[in-house]
Amino acid sequence: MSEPLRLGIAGLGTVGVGVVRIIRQQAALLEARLGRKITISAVSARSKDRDRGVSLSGYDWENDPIKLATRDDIDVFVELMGGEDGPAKDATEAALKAGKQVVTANKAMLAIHGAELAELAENNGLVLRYEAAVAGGIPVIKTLTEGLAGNQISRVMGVMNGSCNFILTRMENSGKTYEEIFAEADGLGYLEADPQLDVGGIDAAHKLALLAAIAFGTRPDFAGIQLEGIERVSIDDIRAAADMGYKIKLLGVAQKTGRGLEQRMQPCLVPDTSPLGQLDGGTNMVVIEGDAVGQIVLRGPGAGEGPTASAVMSDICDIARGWRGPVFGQPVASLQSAVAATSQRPAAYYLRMTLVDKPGAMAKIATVLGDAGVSINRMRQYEHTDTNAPVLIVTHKTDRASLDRALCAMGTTGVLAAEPVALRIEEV
Ligand SMILES: NC(=O)C1=CN([C@@H]2O[C@H](COP(=O)(O)OP(=O)(O)OC[C@H]3O[C@@H](n4cnc5c(N)ncnc54)[C@H](O)[C@@H]3O)[C@@H](O)[C@H]2O)C=CC1
Ligand SMILES: N[C@@H](CC=O)C(=O)O
Ligand code: NA
Repeated sequence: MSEPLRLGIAGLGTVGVGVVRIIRQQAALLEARLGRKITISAVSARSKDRDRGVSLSGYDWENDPIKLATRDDIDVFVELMGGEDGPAKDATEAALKAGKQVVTANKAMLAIHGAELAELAENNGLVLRYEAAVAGGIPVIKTLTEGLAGNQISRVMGVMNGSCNFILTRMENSGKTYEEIFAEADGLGYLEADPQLDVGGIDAAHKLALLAAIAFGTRPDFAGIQLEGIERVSIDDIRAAADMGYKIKLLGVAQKTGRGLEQRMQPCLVPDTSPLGQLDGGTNMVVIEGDAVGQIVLRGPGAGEGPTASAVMSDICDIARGWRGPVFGQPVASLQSAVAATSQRPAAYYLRMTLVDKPGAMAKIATVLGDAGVSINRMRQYEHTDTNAPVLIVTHKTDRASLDRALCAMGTTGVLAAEPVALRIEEV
């Protein structure tokens, strides 16, 4: 039997408590599988006395996570505090400098500082693991770095923020507004302490930056992501999209184009019969396309105590077994700097317009679309009693620049009663 693997855990919130619980409850199973014990030497959190519903007996307490990270009696520093900078980053750096392996669930820290932390780890012959950071319990980092290591990846996309997917599906099912369902999600404790991280798409974009780095061999480039949250998705659009056979999702897409790396996190339409279209509630889904494997779809819980702790444990188990791979699937020194590129791929678009109901209004809209080279695929005008006519158009595939020209020209027609809404329809 090998020596025990000794952990120092910083952060005893939802995820930290889950990890402690698994280590205590599954000690025999883990020892049988790994051929060695997993032990906890010390823990750290803001409050020592809080009742967390799990015993911490037998573990030393450290108020300072940096002290914890550098203790002689730990082999692995497990960072579960969160935050892009501050104690999480300081303690992670201190651990790596002190020769400790690191496991973290912190997507914010890695999306911004991942490359420099990976350099520190790899230059010291250490690993930095983060399965929990992307899509929680779904083993997507392992899938990309190991399971698909022989594939040229063409596209990675997915729904990676459960709170946004909950809000969008609940709006559709209840017919309530964004503001009403946001308040409901907040009341249920589904949103981050700073809800903007969820609804602004930032949390999901952190995750996309990490997946894109692995898939395309580039340094994580959060700043290069074209980012739009769900705050402007209206119940009118959710209803209209449903009527045309689509769902609106906060969808992350990363793919290589001739000009660089395209990374988008924005509300998109997907067919309601597709796996992404059928993803309801707080569940996550990641779709990966590789040249050899084709398309694979991973679906599962992206958050919560059990799923997230399950992912952290997978990293700890790998380290216990002696796994020593590079942080982003290839040595960090060989990663290219990402060149941010906008989408080169033509797409169909959904347009929702409110037209002044007068003769020739529709003809003017059709003319500006035609003049910009945008072709109409489907069109629907609803019966109405007031002076404005609600109109939906689904275009044939077009490039965004042509669509923007058409939208700009529409503004000068004098037949728009409100700003038109244009959303990309993603091919899935
Ligand atoms: N909760 C979830 O479902 C998921 C969380 N994550 C990530 O896991 C990490 C932890 O998240 P949660 O457990 O939800 O957070 P939490 O807010 O429930 O717990 C954070 C813990 O860190 C401790 N902490 C914070 N600052 C500290 C400091 N300066 N010194 C010592 N302790 C400090 C707090 O006292 C608390 O025990 C974050 O990076 C988060 O983004 C990732 C996937 C899902
Ligand atoms: N806020 C996140 C939780 C974990 O990453 C989400 O809603 O998915
Ligand atoms: Na994961």
